Amino acid sequence: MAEIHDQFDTILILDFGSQYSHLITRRCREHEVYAELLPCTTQLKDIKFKPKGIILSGSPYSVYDKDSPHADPAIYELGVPILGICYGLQEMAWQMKGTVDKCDHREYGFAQVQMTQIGGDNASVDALFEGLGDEMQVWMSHGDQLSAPPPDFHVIGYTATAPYAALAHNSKPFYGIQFHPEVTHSPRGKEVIGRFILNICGCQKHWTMQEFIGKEIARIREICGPAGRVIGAVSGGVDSTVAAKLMHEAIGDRFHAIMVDNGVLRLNEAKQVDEMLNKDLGVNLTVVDASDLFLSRLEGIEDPEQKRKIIGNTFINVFEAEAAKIEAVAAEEEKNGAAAKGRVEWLLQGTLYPDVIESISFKGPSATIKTHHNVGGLLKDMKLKLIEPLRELFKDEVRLLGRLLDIPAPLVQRHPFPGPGLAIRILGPVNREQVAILQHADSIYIEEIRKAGLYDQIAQAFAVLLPVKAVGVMGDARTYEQVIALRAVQSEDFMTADWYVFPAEVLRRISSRITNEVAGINRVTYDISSKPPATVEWL
Ligand SMILES: Nc1ncnc2c1ncn2[C@@H]1O[C@H](COP(=O)(O)OP(=O)(O)OP(=O)(O)O)[C@@H](O)[C@H]1O
Ligand SMILES: O=c1[nH]c(=O)c2[nH+]cn([C@@H]3O[C@H](COP(=O)(O)O)[C@@H](O)[C@H]3O)c2[nH]1
Ligand SMILES: NC(=O)CC[C@H](N)C(=O)O
Ligand SMILES: [Mg+2]
Repeated sequence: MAEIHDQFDTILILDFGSQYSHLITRRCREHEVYAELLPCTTQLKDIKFKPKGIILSGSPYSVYDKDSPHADPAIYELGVPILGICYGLQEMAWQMKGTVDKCDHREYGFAQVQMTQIGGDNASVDALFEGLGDEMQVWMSHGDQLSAPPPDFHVIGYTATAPYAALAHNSKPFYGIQFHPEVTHSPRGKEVIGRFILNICGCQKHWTMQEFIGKEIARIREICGPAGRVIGAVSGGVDSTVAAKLMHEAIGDRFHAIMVDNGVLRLNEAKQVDEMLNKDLGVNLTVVDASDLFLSRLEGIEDPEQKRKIIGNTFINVFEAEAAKIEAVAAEEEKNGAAAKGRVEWLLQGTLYPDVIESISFKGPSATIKTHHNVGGLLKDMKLKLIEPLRELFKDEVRLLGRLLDIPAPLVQRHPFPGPGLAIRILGPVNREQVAILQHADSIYIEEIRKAGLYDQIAQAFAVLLPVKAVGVMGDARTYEQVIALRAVQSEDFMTADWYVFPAEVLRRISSRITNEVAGINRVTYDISSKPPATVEWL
């Protein structure tokens, strides 16, 4: 079966635990070259593909510490170019008998690299820096540096305090740089990465979503065979919608989408998703109204983790029951011989690349802050095999894919919405009345954000219903009602986030509409917490 590595030239990035490792992957892909991140402990013999080049990432460790991570020395025998970045440079130097020490002048922040002219009369800079001039502003973050380069390497760049800021091997395509080309603070860093992967490794610029669609559809068809059926949970969010549309393009009605109305969706959401998927996108979708079941199980529950677990488990129950129904119909059809479509063998999951990166981190799983629920991921003992067409993609690649698949722009740009829905935005017990209040306030908030033309500048915005009451005055009478908190954040990847600064008049309009139009609310507040220390959702 065609694997992604047979179809696209691949750059292998070995992750030594830097905060920026995923950015190296991103930058390669921005050059339309497929790049994959694997833990630094990966042994070459366990990798089934041959990369066109290898990049060693930075790391919080020091190479000379006794428990620091090291690359499989076999990489230097593979015959492909290697670029070490920061710790990656130190690692390459250390493995090849150079010396690395703690330095007197730690560098955190901007630095100027001088690129050295090499080659005597026909002086020119190294291929890694070709066309970038003889000086470059870069961003550094290191406390160690090379005190002696390994034999057979020469200097191609230095700074005021780091004489070995960039090295190249005399005869092999091995390079190391002390600075971080992957961060935007190194303005020409992306070009440096381009020189390495395009000119030095010779990668073809094939990684475009246009190419990906065709190849992925062919791959899905091959996996499913002529009759296999696939089911998948869709929420109307970006990821599951794009995955569903791709499945539909590949196998048509043999893909069955299931949306669960859990009673804690946004205003009119189930209806809108139904129309969009069934009518506009032609995807075979069943909406299951399980709101009574969910709300009855949530009755009286205030604890956030308990809410999340109840919803996650109930999702599984509902989803499995629906899958069994589809399976029974398929079996019946098969028995009758009429248009036998085959058994339901596969489960679609909208896993994205950041989820994959998180799960393969060599540092082990990070602390559980919240139990994020993801329907497919919880179906452990279903006999279904997983199909994950978005597994290699970052969110903005998914959005681009969505646009190419003709999914309407407002949907593709939609803010994420968590699986446990409004249940984790109602801070007290969840019931139909509380859901209705929050749905109404949230829809006004989002409507006004759209009207003000701000929706696409904000990564995520939503309203939260607080379980406290405050005193107010309306029409000269005393009120004693609940409080709505508004949240809007800007974020790259939701690991960190900052609160969004609204123009005052937009907040004023939103506040006045919510208190006027939503019965039960007499006060609106705006959340000015960043993540960390807060999280994006309140529960
Ligand atoms: N109400 C729902 N009905 C069916 N499946 C759901 C529902 N809510 C969530 N899911 C499933 O859980 C998965 C994870 O949800 P998640 O919010 O991360 O992704 P998404 O909804 O597809 O996209 P986005 O992150 O843009 O909201 C979804 O892809 C979908 O498979
Ligand atoms: O599918 C999901 N299931 C969940 O259980 C869940 N909890 C939080 N989120 C979303 O994750 C991002 C980060 O949120 P937090 O800072 O609150 O963890 C934000 O985008 C949140 O909306 C979830 N998404
Ligand atoms: N960013 C890095 O890779 C740092 C490498 C090493 N920990 C140092 O301090 O020099
Ligand atoms: Mg969602």
